[in-house]
Amino acid sequence: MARRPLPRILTSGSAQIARSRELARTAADSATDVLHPLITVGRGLRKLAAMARSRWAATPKERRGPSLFFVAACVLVVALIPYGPLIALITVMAAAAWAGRVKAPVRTGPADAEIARLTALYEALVPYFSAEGDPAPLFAHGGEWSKAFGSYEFDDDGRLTRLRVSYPAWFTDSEAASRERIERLLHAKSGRGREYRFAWDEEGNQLLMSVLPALSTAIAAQPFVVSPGETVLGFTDPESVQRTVPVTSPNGVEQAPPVVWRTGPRSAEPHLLVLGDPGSGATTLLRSIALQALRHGDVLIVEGGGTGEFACFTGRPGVLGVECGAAGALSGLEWAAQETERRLIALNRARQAGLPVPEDTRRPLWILVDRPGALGHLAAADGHMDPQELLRVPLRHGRAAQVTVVVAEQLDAEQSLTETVRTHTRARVVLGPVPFERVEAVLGAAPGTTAADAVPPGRGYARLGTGEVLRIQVPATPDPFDDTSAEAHRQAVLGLLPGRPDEGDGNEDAAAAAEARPALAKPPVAVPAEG
Ligand SMILES: Nc1ncnc2c1ncn2[C@@H]1O[C@H](COP(=O)(O)OP(=O)(O)OP(=O)(O)O)[C@@H](O)[C@H]1O
Repeated sequence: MARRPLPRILTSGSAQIARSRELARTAADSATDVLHPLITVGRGLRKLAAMARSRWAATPKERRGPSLFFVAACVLVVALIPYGPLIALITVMAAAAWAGRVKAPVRTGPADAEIARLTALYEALVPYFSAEGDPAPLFAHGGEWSKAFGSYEFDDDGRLTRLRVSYPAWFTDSEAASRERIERLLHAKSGRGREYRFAWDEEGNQLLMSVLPALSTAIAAQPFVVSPGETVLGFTDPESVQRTVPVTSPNGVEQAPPVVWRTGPRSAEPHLLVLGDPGSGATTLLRSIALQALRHGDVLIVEGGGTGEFACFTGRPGVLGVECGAAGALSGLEWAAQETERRLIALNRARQAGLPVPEDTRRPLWILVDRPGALGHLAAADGHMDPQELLRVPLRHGRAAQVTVVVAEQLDAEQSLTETVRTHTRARVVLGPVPFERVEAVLGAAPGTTAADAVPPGRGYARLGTGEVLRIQVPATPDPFDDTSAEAHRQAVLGLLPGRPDEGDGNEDAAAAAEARPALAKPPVAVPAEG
């Protein structure tokens, strides 16, 4: 049934009332705006008066007389000095305005949405952290989350970034499976798509979950401030390493925490293996290492991919060769093996004669081999030995002779690496979105963080010997002839390359060293693989 309209007199009357109300509200708002300073001063005067009253009440009786006398003297002085009353009036008004201002309420404790998140997280943890018969349960359905969560932080989107959880002492925190269950739950409930670190304090029965910010991709190749014998592999989290180095990035000069790899006779992990998915940045890391190595040593580059990604190094002082084919690689690596032996013999003779280390064994020699698997395949097709066999001497004995080997290979060709390469490369880097089981298999330990959903090129994990697994971002070091890379990064690489002798600014010593490598007429023939 249709509703009957109200009588005209009633509808027009209510409209009039609403209009009058609106007018009254506007007038009140305007009056409040105009009178706001007076209201503030009035409120302040009331507060000052209340303060004076309470002070007067708190003053002991015997001190009231002198106090009154002091105040009266002040009033008299003010009344007598020129403009005294006016200054006193302005001062009192200013003090009243200050005392009467409305202070913005300071929020303490979490907001409602944050409380809801913490409560949900607490409830989700109850099945894992509660047990029947526990006389004082820390976790119980409908219980107090504030007792279990010692501290917490949220980001601007209201997502948890840090949470400290206290858990019962009976929880089996030393068992990987128990920990993993809790970590998986917290990861899921706190928001996927971010990397988390879980730090278990087994003595204190506390778990600290923190969200890791993405590692900076803004750092490009540049002369890093490190000692000779140190190479920056990339940059990591500030809390994971003890030191920082100044770096220049688009944000200016900043301190960044480097992953520093030490090589040479005292290094515990003198050779490096880099594994990664295709396009993950393994070649870029080798290029970055080559640029740093050229500051103090000579470099021999063997490129199995055959894509010419090291062409910019050809003919540079200190670069002993950039070999792309199987024949060139075999001859270059055979020379490197012989050079390692020559250095070892010279070192041995010097030691026996009680002489210092000979000058011609001191300059570091770097052997960088990118994708030896592909090269081995080509060499086998031509009936030659696997070039990796020639790495045996530098890998086994290179440390004492200042010879460092770096091998980079794609993960799916990992099986093509010889046992010698696997055994003697104790510094490891894995790049790309690699499943954690593979990362653990390569590094010998799992990262203490959760996996990232998407990783930029050059992002991965590094482990030096038996050290901690570190997140790493390799500095952008593109092939300067690759037009698809950022111009600034390409120029940075060109700026770091030593000038060619024919360009007039070459380093004569290094050029002489390059000429010292005799080219082998014929590549060596196949020998039985290492058993
Ligand atoms: N650290 C980095 N910062 C910025 N860009 C990078 C980084 N590492 C690699 N890239 C870019 O990613 C692309 C692939 O890099 P790179 O050739 O080094 O990978 P790769 O693992 O050697 O792959 P492939 O074996 O297929 O050649 C290049 O365009 C390179 O410029």
